[in-house]
Amino acid sequence: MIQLHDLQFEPFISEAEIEEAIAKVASQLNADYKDENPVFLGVLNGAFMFASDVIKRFEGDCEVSFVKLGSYEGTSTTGAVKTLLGLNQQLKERRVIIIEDIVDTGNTLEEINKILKKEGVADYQVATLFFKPEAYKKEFNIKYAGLEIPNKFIVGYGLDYDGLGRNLTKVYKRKE
Ligand SMILES: O=P(O)(O)OC[C@H]1O[C@H](OP(=O)(O)OP(=O)(O)O)[C@H](O)[C@@H]1O
Ligand SMILES: Nc1nc2[nH]cnc2c(=O)[nH]1
Repeated sequence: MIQLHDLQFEPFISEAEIEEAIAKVASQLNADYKDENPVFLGVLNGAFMFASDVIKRFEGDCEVSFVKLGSYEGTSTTGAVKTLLGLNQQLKERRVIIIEDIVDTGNTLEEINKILKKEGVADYQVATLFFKPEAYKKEFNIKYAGLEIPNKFIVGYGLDYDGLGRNLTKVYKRKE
């Protein structure tokens, strides 16, 4: 059990399970994009760790870029996604892979969809380490998902509770 601010969290996903999920997504991305020179577009802050680990395993040429969006306060979404740092690279006619730590309601993705449509990208897909199918309310297909998880609040491996927990190498869930 660990404590972050006022909440307790219990172990939920081990390092080995995380490794396996990363390897699965990396092998799918290698199969689909190895000769495509894609742009990996990481969504800060949460995706920094997954982006690093999955992109390291990519075997072709690629470029890496980041945007910073935020909508979570405490343990729930505010529903309003703020763009805190926008795109700083031309993506016209490029194949883009959005790199997310987690897809939950899909609100963040919807905001990125808007950004990418304006850019005139060739196409884009999402690669996320964690996916909550019960919470996801949008149409866009999540093509690459490392692990499907229940609708619980988690921390670790990039994910925070009010700023804490991003450095944890395992994933924990809120104690009920
Ligand atoms: O599908 P959604 O309900 O939109 O949730 C997913 C988003 O929530 C988290 O970001 P957050 O807003 O907590 O910002 P952070 O990455 O800086 O922690 C996570 O990194 C995803 O980007
Ligand atoms: N830390 C954290 N951020 C999230 N953003 C969307 N879902 C989650 C979650 O379960 N945990």
